Amino acid sequence: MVTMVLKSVLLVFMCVFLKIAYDTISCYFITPRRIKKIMEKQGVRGPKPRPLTGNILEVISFVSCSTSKHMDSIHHDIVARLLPHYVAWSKQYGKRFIYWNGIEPRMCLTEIELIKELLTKYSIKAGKSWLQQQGSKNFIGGGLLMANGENWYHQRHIVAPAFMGDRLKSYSGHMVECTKKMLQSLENAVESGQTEFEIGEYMARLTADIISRTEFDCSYEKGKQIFHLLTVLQRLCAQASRHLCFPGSRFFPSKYNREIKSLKMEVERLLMEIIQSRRDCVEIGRSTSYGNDLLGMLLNEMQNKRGNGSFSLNLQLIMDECKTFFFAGHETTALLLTWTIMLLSSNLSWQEKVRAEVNHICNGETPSVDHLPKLTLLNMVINESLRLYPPATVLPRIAFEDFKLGDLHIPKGLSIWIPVLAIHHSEELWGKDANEFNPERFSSKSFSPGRHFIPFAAGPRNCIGQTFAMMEAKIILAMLISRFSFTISDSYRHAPVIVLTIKPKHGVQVCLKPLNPMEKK
Ligand code: HEM
Repeated sequence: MVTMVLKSVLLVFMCVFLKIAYDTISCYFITPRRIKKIMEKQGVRGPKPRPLTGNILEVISFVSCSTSKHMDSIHHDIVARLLPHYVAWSKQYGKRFIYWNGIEPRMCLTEIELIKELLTKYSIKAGKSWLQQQGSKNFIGGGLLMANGENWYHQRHIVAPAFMGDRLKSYSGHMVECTKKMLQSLENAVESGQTEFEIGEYMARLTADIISRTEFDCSYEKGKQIFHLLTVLQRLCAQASRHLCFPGSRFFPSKYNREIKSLKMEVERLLMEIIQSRRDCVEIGRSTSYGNDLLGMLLNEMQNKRGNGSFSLNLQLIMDECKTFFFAGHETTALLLTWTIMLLSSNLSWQEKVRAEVNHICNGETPSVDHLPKLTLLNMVINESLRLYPPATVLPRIAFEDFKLGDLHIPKGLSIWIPVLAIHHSEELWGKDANEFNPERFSSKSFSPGRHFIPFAAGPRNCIGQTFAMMEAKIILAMLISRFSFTISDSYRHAPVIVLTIKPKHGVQVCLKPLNPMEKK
C-alpha cells in the first residue's frame, strides 16, 4: 500500500517536473525560434541574438555610449542619442526589423498604416506582455495599464466616467488650487533672493499633488505619503525588471526583491487604512457614499456589484487602480510640463505670444474650463512639445493569437515595438524641419491627428487620462506664464535620457522673473 502511494507521488512529481521542463524549454527556446523563422520567411530580419540575453547587451552599450555626454547645444535631433540601436538596425535591415529583448523577439514597426491597424483593430488580440506585467507586478499589479482581454475591457468601462464630462471638469478646481500653492512658493523663493530654479522638481511635486487630490480628496495628506513610497517602489521595480530575462530571477530573495516586497506591503497597508475608514463611515451611517474622488467612485462601483460575468472588482484591484493612476498620470504630465517650459525658455518669441494670448483670453482671472479651448497657441506649443519629447517614447504590444497586419502574418507570441519618438521625428512624415521647434505646424486645418502624432497612443487602448493631462497642462502653464517670465539658465545642460520616459538627465534650470502688474495685464 505504502509503495503504491509512493509510486503515485513519484509519478505525479515526474509529470510536474517534465511539464515545467517542457514549458521552460518551449518558452526560452522553441517558441522564440519558431517566431523568428516565421518572420524571416516574410523578409523581417535583424541582428543575431545571444543565448538568454538576446540583444539586450548591445542595446545597453549603444545607449550608454550615445548618452555618456550632454549635448553641445539645445537642439532636438535626439533620436540617434536616445534610440541609437533603432537608427543602426533600421539602416541595416530596413523599416521592419526584429531584435531580441532577452528571450522575447521584438519587431520594430514604423509604418503608419500598420500601426493604425494594430492599435485600432487589434486592441484585444495584442496587449501587454508577460515580461511587462512581471516587471510592474509588485508596483501597479493588475491595474488598467497592464490588464488584458476581458479584464481590461471591464476595468476600462468602470473608470472611464471619471475622465469624462462634468466629473472631469470638476477636477479643474483642484488643479488651480494646487498651482496657486506652487506659484506662491516660487514667489516666496524669488523674494528671498533665489533666481534660478530646477523647474522639473516643482512640476513633479505639483502633478503628484494634483493626482493625490483627485484620487483621494479628503485623504489627500495620506495620499501624498502613499505616493512618496510609490515613487521609491517604481524606481526599485524598474531596476529589478532588467534581470527578468533570466529564468527564476523574480523568485530569488535578492536585496531588491526583499525591499520591493516590504514597500509594496506598506503602500497597500496605507491604502487599506483609507479604504477602511470610508467603509466605516458608510456602515455607521455618517455618509451615504464612499466619496466623489476616484477612489470613492471605484468603491461605489464595487458596492453596486456591477461586475460582469467572471469579472468582479475587488479590493486588490481597487488598490492596483489607485497605484496605476498615480504612476500613469503623474510623471508623464510633469515631464510634459518640464519640457514645455524648457522649450518656451529657449524660444522667447513663443513665450511672449502665448503670454499675450493667455492675458487676452483670461483677462487677469484664473483659467477656467471655459477659457481652455480658446488658448489655441498654448495648445499648439503643448502639442509641439509632445511631438519632440513624447513622455512615452515607445508603445509595446504582444500578439496573443495569430493575425494578419497589412501584408504581414503576425504569429502568436511576437512582441511589437512602436518607437513613438522616431515616428515623431521622422523627416519623411514631418518634413525637413522635423527636428525643429515649430508649433505653427499644429495650426494647419489639414493636420490629421492620430496618424503620425501618437503621444497618447491611439484606438480603444489610448490614454484614458489624455483630456485630464491636457487640461492640467494648460491650467498650470497659463498660470505660470502670466505670473513669471522665464529664460533658460546658463547652467542648463541639454541631456535627454530615457528611463522608462524621456527625462532631462540634469534637470531643467530656468531663471524666473516675476512680472509686474502692468506686464501681467
Ligand atoms: C502628458 C501626459 C500623458 C501622456 C503622454 C500619456 C501617455 C499614455 C500612453 C502613450 C498610453 C498608452 C500606453 C500603452 O498602451 O502602452 C497611456 C495609457 C494610460 N494612461 Fe496616460 N498619459 C498621460 C497622462 C495620463 C494621466 C493624467 C492619467 C490619469 C490620471 C493617465 C492614465 C493612463 C492609463 C490608466 C492608461 C492605460 C489605459 C489603457 O490601457 O486602457 N495618463 N498614457
